[in-house]
Amino acid sequence: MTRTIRIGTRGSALALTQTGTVADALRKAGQEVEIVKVSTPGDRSSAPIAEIGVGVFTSALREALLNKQVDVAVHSYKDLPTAPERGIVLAAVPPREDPRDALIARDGLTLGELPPGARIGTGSPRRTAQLRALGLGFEVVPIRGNIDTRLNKVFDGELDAVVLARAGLARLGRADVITETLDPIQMLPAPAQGALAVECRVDDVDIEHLLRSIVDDEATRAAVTAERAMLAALEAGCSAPVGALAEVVEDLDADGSVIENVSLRGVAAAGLDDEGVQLLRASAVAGKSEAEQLGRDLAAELLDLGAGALSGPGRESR
Ligand SMILES: NCc1[nH]cc(CCC(=O)O)c1CC(=O)O
Repeated sequence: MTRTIRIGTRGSALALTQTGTVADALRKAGQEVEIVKVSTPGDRSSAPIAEIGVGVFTSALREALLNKQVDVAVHSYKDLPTAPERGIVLAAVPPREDPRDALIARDGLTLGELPPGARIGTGSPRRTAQLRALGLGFEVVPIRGNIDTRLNKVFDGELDAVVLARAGLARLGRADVITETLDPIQMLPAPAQGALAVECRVDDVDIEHLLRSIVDDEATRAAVTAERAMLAALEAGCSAPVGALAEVVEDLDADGSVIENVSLRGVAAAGLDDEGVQLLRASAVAGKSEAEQLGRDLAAELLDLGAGALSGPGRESR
């Protein structure tokens, strides 16, 4: 293709790094690429994400795509609303970074080493619920801001620790500050955490094919499809904080031949209030082509178990 591909991105250091990986892949394939910064309300406001609402970081980018200011939009996949956007197609999901959450604590401490009463910062209802469910007496302190702002609260001594996505730190070359990568048994990540979503206009088939052939990773796509389908089905039914993690695994079928399955784990809070929190968990495996149905089935199981039965704090921030 001879036209210059304009890739829209948020202007944050993390977004620019993420967009850079997609731009590099396209340049390597011989494409001319231009990076266009788009400012979003999520970047301009300092209110809690749960108040500004879902899509704060992504709707302005999608608008720029629909207005033809840009040809491609690169998002942190977990920040995208689950509802599809008319006129836009998910053209590619690049290979995922480590999806797990990370603890950054003072004095090199791990979660198990932090004392009762330790102040741990996060703005995410999902992380809050899972931290409180550990029953270790932590005080969860609501925070937001970019990654450096959050890290500085630990370095300045204002907080004992913060929990952040490992992927964001790794992409920024800051994985060295991590004191513990949290086991998904304790802390299931947000659906699609560590993955990118690369979108283009539905009618721009040249770009769609190019992105699909150059930057898409089939295993990542299958995994996040299951996670997001679970989230979407739970959103329709409740407003609980939700974590999910899927992996493509190789199994043997009845004749002993190797097949690829998707293995999905999910967690949702039954309630999160001053009384405490109860987490509901479920897991299941299905064929790779059944990823979407697997996610919906797991959501149904969590709803049966009582996900969202008590009022949750909202689902906007993951
Ligand atoms: N909600 C904020 C956000 N959106 C994407 C990332 C980076 C990690 C990723 O791509 O999943 C982060 C930071 C975080 O949760 O610590």
